[in-house]
Amino acid sequence: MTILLELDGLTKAYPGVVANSDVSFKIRAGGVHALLGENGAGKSTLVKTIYGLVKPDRGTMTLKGARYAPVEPRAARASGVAMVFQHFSLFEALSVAENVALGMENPPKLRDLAARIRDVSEEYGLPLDPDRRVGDLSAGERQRVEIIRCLLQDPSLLIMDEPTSVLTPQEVEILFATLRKLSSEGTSILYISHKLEEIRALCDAATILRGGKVVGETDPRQATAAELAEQMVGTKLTAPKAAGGKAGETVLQVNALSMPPASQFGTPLRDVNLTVRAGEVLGIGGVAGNGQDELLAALSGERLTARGAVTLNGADMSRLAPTARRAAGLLTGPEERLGHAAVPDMTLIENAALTGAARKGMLSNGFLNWSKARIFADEIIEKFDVRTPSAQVAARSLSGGNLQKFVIGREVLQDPRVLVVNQPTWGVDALAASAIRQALLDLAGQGAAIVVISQDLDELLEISDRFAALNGGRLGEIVPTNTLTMEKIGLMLGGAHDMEVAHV
Ligand SMILES: Nc1ncnc2c1ncn2[C@@H]1O[C@H](COP(=O)(O)OP(=O)(O)OP(=O)(O)O)[C@@H](O)[C@H]1O
Repeated sequence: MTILLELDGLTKAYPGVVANSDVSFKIRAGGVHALLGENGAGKSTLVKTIYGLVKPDRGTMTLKGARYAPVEPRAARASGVAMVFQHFSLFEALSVAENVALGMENPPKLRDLAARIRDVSEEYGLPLDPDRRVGDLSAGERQRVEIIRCLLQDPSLLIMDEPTSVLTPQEVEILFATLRKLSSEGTSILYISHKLEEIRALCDAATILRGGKVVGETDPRQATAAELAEQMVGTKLTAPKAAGGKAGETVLQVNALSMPPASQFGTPLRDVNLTVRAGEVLGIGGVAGNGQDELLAALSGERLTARGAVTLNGADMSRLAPTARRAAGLLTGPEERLGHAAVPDMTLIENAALTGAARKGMLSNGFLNWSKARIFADEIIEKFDVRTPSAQVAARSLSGGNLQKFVIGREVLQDPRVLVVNQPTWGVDALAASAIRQALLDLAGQGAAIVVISQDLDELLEISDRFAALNGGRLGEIVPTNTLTMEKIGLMLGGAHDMEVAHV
């Protein structure tokens, strides 16, 4: 067995937390190696160390038999280490090809690069137009830019941090085919995911981290998902339970909502109609880029719509700005947690005030009461088990899953009448994901109307009372979740509106 990379005693501390503590393991050449652990276990810190973004306090790395200590990502890339991040590091105003060029030491002419991007994207089944502006791409498409950027470097180690959370099941299959192909060509993959079934299907080795330490090494193909999860978190998992209350009167109504796209490449909303009653969870599924962001923007007030298109308890919200909608009880949590849901350089206290000021009574005479903001931030941290040394830290210092818990907790704890969330458990570990789903169900149990937009079908089936698919900006038929079969969902996601499943 040839070893590509050996980690020996890697340790990294941040103020108040030891993110990696004496971490040692080996990655086989051509191996697909999983890195498992709950939110904040230290996975991202470890891969950032391997990619030259974090300098370890102690410990060494050996790559292809030689001492390896990259001082920056450029050095890591020069040694054949590439990484696809959980948060994309792309410039929105630039095209796909320009973004890829920026990551290269000696970029070829843009036209030649565009041709190479087309080739690689076709070879690996990751369709992408090199001339499109990144700002107009969906999350799934942005990830393809990152993956193709890596593949152009011909890496010997490809690190992937939560690569499938923005992908549809079909896209996941394509990605796995790509990764298997790379592995058979001798490329090693270091793979971080909270989706344990995927790990079992893809990976041939796994290292489990808890509290920054290695707590286990296992062959994931030989373990059940439940065993892996229990090793990660040290406790047993339970499925969320609905309170089982009856749905009440209609709270949120969307009437013939049509909206032109925000940009040339966005998705227009076309005649979207829906109602959500008190105590009910409506699940909206669909492939990224089919109008999810636009629907959220129309509901949050970031985009204004025609009069009467969005009503809350019969009152027209359509022309109200986000703050006024929040004050009325219509709350939203967008998909992109860094930059959209939270401001990266602001503290958690400031971020808590950002959307919580009105409903949590933090404002008086136009001034913000910071001690109330701090109390609210602390409440979110406590109730949603956000792992952080304090509320004073910048949002960007939180691990991805912990920030997600924070932004969802911030909305849930404002006692919304309507809560609309997009991808609520993106990057969240199994235990925390079930806690977030439970919190949404509890909120419904207290009489709120909930809309969950998600690409995670299992999630939608688990928590929604009714389900509809968004396709090309059109919302299909809304059906009770308990009448759904996978076959029917497949048709709905494909945009087969009001169609019966063909019986042959
Ligand atoms: N730049 C930083 N400054 C301060 N603390 C940090 C920083 N980066 C990470 N941490 C802390 O180190 C710990 C490990 O975080 P890390 O991001 O490595 O976890 P993770 O396993 O990747 O989590 P997730 O699954 O949520 O992405 C966390 O407690 C986190 O808050």
